[in-house]
Amino acid sequence: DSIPELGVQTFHTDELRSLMSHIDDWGLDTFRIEDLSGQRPLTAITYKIFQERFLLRTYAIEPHTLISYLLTLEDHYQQVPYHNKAHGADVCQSMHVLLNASALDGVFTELEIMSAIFASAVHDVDHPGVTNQFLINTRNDLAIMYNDESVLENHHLAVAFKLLQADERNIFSNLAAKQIKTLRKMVIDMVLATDMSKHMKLLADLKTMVESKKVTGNNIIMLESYDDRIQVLQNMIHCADLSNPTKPLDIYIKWTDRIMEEFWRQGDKERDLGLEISPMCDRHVASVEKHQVGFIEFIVHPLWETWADLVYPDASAILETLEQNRDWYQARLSPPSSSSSS
Ligand SMILES: COc1ccc(-c2ccn(CCC(=O)N3CCOCC3)n2)cc1OC1CCCC1
Ligand SMILES: [Mg+2]
Ligand SMILES: [Zn+2]
Repeated sequence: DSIPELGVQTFHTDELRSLMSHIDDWGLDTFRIEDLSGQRPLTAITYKIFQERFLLRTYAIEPHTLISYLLTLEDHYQQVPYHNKAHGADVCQSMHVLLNASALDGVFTELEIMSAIFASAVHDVDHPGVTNQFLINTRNDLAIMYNDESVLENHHLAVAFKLLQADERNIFSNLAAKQIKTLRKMVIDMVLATDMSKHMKLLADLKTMVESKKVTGNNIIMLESYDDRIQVLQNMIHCADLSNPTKPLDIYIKWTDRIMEEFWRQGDKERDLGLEISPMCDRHVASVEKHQVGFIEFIVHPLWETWADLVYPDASAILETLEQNRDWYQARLSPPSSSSSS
């Protein structure tokens, strides 16, 4: 049976094709793609990126095999409010754009690029919609399996690679053994770096790299060692994972609604279990704007400001949107002024 042009069955071929022509743009509306692709945003977006980067040709990947892997991967994302297939698709497309920074032109190999796209697509597969701490506190089987260390991130990786074991889904079957070994190591290193507990170390190392940044004549970053190369890719996927506040405001607000609903459902579980309700997880004590301002101030802006330095000036517009979005949430925070402002 032949594969549809866009990889997925859709009644909106023209509109979906038109949207997908903006695959290289920051702020692509993943929600719209979810609706137009028959609820297959991850398959549609990842398939388009693999095609656009000629990865099927370079690595002799059978289109049927890629579609089969992507559809199964997508089906293994759980239907939770935030960490669902739309988030996986969003981080994958965001990573694709970040890889296109001109300061990184020709820096990464095809294999590193495919590893980064694959890592982004799989990075939250089978996410149960609760945090590592919740799984640890409730002695969940996953916490027992992974000894409380990056529990979710280890699980996402195990699921992603297990799905590859079926011949009809093994998209890397034509890679050399050494290439598979390298890809597997890089994907593991990238997905493990999406654990928030690694944030401070990642950012500190990125700052050190920026301070000692070496560039070629035309401002292209030079990365000699594996450690330097993987460090940039780890920060890149971490930026993509924390990119919601850098997107157009209407899209950012939708992601905020989703993460809050997911946090509040965890809080509901904690309340029912008689556990202390985690920070920001009590729907009866909600200060959504305050938490977003804090999230941007203490986590997102410091990270993106450093990333923007590394790839200067490629991420300057993204940083600008982030600051505008912070100001918007900030403005909704301050109590109405005493003077009659109307
Ligand atoms: C649009 O809002 C958010 C979008 C993304 C995040 C976020 C934080 C860390 N990650 C990376 C994955 C991770 O490590 N997590 C998943 C979230 O829970 C903590 C462990 N993702 C948080 C967001 O808002 C939070 C709720 C109010 C302030 C913070
Ligand atoms: Mg995650
Ligand atoms: Zn994520």
